[in-house]
Amino acid sequence: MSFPYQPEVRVLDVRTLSDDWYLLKKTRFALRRRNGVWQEMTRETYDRGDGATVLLYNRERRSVVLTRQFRYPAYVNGHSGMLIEAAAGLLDQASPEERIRAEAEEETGFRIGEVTRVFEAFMSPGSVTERLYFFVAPYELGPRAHQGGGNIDEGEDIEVLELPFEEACKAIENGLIQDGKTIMLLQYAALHLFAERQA
Ligand SMILES: Nc1nc2c(ncn2[C@@H]2O[C@H](COP(=O)(O)OP(=O)(O)O[C@H]3O[C@H](CO)[C@@H](O)[C@H](O)[C@@H]3O)[C@@H](O)[C@H]2O)c(=O)[nH]1
Ligand SMILES: [Mg+2]
Repeated sequence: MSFPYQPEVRVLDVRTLSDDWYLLKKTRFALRRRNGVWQEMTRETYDRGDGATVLLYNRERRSVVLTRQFRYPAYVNGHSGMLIEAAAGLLDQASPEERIRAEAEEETGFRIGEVTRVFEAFMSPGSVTERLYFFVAPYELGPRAHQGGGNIDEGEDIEVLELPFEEACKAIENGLIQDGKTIMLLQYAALHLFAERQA
């Protein structure tokens, strides 16, 4: 696909609204519209860096490993807060491959070898700058490095769930799984990792 229109942007003013744990800015800029006319607008951007996520899967067992943890932003929006998610973490300047291997082990206790990068996505491009890198990785049941759980000092208290793949897919339909990255990875797995038994 090729697109004749490419945006031209002139940043006019940047204001930091909050610079605490992450960075919230308000920017006034001019954008050259498709008809050539320049238009000024302001947008807020929430910058928490980039992230990575991985679905651990085992073809023989037809199972996946997910996590369950409290997410305050979901809680304040009417959810119990306990979200079921693929292991994930922010990059903190490391490469996505390097970071996701460490993060998966920290959160689940499973040591993973080879990871496959499957796609990348902006999860909330209207306001959040984050680019999320998606991976899948086989896991073995063998001896685990530890029981997982995440970093206690950062307030993490992560349950590790090993689920039959079909049960995880049903959990999307019945609303038990409501995390975007996790839904995307499970659907990727249905298409590419566990495709043989699907109708
Ligand atoms: N003190 C404090 N701690 C915070 C704050 N916001 C986040 N944290 C802590 O910062 C740590 C970040 O943990 P990671 O495992 O690196 O990131 P994540 O929150 O799991 O992020 C992953 O999931 C997100 C949601 O789907 C993704 O947006 C992100 O890319 C990544 O994949 C967690 O311990 C979290 O509690 C805050 O405002 N204040
Ligand atoms: Mg995490």
